[in-house]
Amino acid sequence: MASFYSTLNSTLVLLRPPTLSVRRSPPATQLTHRTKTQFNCKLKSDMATGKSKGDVKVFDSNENLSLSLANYISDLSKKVTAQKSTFTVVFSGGSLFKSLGKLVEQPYVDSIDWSKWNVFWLDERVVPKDHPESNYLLAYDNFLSKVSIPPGNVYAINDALSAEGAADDYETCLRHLVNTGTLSVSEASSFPKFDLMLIGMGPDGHVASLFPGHPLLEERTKWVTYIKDSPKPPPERITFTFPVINSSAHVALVITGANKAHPVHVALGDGENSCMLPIQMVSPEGELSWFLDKEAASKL
Ligand SMILES: O=C(O)[C@H](O)[C@@H](O)[C@H](O)[C@H](O)COP(=O)(O)O
Repeated sequence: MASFYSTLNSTLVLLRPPTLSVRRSPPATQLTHRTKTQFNCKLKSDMATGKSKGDVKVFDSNENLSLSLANYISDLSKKVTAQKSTFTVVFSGGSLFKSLGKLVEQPYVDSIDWSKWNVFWLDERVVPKDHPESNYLLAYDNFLSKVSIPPGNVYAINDALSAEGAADDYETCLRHLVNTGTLSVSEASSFPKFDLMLIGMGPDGHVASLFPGHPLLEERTKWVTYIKDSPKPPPERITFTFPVINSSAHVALVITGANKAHPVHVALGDGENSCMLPIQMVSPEGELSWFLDKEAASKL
């Protein structure tokens, strides 16, 4: 398992424009309790038919992927902030921040209205915020320290709490932001509806801290939950659940490196896996976009 978690540096150039259009998929079927394996295999047969592929872009240079992602985020920020006073953005950890490099450079850094941004974490490791494994620290060093988002709009984990306590605390915070109107709610699902989620994927097909075969894939009630046995270190994390991910207005999957080619092939092509991968369960009610480098797309 550990070998999954080494990252490949890729050299990234636009190969081709978007090729697939966005389709809506039906809501995930409510499932009763099953064993892990039965659950995931059942999900595969329930969900595969209506799976939305979204808008897929493939790049052969890191620079062009990063430029396209910066344009996409900047345009969306302008569009959303013209309509309402907040832009709610969710970050995962991992190599995503390498791909966000252009966003913190000119012309974006001075043209985006950062004062409207409200920043959240899709998942976070239960470590102090100054710990090298903290997703907050990763985001701070690579993004937050370079832009002028008001500190009060940055919603980091309470790192003084246990995993369970931190998940409850984060969900309470989200519920407060819904009540005060900072965060929207999906009319379809009643879960919070973030304007944009920027999501990476692990080589095993995990997203957030939702890992293949784990019972957390089954969570249908909580907004934020916790894991103490993450196969990717560190073991203790909090994570948004699939109902929250799939209530988003926009989801951008940012995936680079040859070690991601198999799950990308399974999710977007005719690749096979014995059971449903978490990446296949990403199916937002809003728009889904894929930003892939040529290595991650090499099996398509
Ligand atoms: O805290 C984490 O570990 C991340 O949030 C995790 O979900 C990450 O986004 C993926 O594992 C992809 O990471 P890489 O892009 O580094 O492979």
